[in-house]
Amino acid sequence: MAGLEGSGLVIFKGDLNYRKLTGDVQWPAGTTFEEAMGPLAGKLPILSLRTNKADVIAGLPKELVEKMDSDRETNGWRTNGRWGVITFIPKA
Ligand SMILES: O=P(O)(O)OC[C@@]1(O)O[C@H](CO)[C@@H](O)[C@@H]1O
Repeated sequence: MAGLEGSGLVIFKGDLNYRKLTGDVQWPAGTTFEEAMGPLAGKLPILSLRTNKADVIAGLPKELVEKMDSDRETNGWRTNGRWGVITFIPKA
């Protein structure tokens, strides 16, 4: 993080970086991105661009995650690379 403190925007690209940002944990549906990030949340303005390739997901409404997990049409949405998430966490 050294050297990034004054940044206007820090962009994280990719599934692996998303997993690093969120601890690579299978969070309960409805977990906020800030909760998943832990102490880094609010320290920098962060934009995360990610194509979903792993089970970990955070920052989406609980109802949406549960619907995506259970609907046949979205089967595999967490891992099949056909869905993505864009997340912005401002500096506090
Ligand atoms: O975001 P991208 O470029 O599609 O995926 C980045 C990546 O490092 O994340 C995955 C591991 O989580 C790898 O399969 C893949 O190479």
